[in-house]
Amino acid sequence: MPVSNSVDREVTRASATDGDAGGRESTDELPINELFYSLQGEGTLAGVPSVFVRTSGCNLRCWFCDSYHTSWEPTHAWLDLEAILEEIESYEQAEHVVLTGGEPMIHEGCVDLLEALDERGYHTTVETNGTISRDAPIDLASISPKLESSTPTPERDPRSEIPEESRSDERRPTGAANQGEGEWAERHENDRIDLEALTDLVESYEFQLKFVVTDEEDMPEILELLADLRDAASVPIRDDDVLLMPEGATRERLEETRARVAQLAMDHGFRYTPRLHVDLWNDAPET
Ligand SMILES: C[S@@+](CC[C@H](N)C(=O)[O-])C[C@H]1O[C@@H](n2cnc3c(N)ncnc32)[C@H](O)[C@@H]1O
Ligand SMILES: Nc1nc2[nH]cc(C(=O)O)c2c(=O)[nH]1
Ligand code: SF4
Ligand SMILES: [Mg+2]
Repeated sequence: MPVSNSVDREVTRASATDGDAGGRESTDELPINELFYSLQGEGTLAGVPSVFVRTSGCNLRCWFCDSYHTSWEPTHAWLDLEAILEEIESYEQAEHVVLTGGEPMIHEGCVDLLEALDERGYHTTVETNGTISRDAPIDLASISPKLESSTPTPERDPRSEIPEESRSDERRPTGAANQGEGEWAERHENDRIDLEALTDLVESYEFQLKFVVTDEEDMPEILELLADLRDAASVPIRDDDVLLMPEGATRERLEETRARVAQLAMDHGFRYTPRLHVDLWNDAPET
């Protein structure tokens, strides 16, 4: 269900600088960017048929975000719980639901949704940047803490993947000058790691730590964060709870990063995770 095609629902394009999804927050509605059936493409459950619920709005602004329309330019329809559940249940063969975004944990309403899914017997994965922890029935917390290399700077523009000649102002609407020119650098940099939230997540849920990696310059920060988290948490964090995922929203980009990242996983004794959906469907929406 691409919400941008729906005619009977209110579709909102929130301000590009909003940390949330546009200031209309109630717990029985969520801003939904897309809802679709696919194969889990990342992590320990890669290959498992799953319904994906993608909320809109994020408290961070990774320059490489592959879900631009939930972060830099949040777009969504407000759906109530009943409508979301009905849509999920229409995929009768699915036993797994992946709640993602944007950052799903910024929305209080995600707790009610996870409770309703739990009551219906679904396995739930939450894809989160690890800056917010909530008490909810989550079967797998798929935590992707953001490294310094995610921070948007004038040199790392979210649109850098788009060739200059085909960039349109369409993707950079009002307040456009606020995007990708480094204005988010400080806020993103300040907020991207919250050791308390990370500790709470790993202590409360089955988890995987899934780092987006480009090259070996990312490794010292990963090792340092792991040491801090191992000190802070009362549960073990094993090397095979740690996954390195190549940065790349397209097949072309993954071609550049995947072999290097696979080698880094072998060198450090961490897992490697593919991006199966990108291999299969490139950067198509609803995949
Ligand atoms: C769009 S995010 C949404 C969930 C949450 N905000 C987060 O970042 O974990 C979903 C997953 O895609 C990853 N991701 C986003 N852009 C990526 C890229 N260009 N290459 C590789 N992984 C990416 C994130 O790290 C996260 O694991
Ligand atoms: N197929 C598929 N698998 C995924 N795993 C995590 C995703 C995400 O965007 O959170 C994702 C996604 O967008 N598509
Ligand atoms: S935290 Fe997740 S949704 Fe937010 S900008 Fe980064 S990758 Fe995108
Ligand atoms: Mg994705």
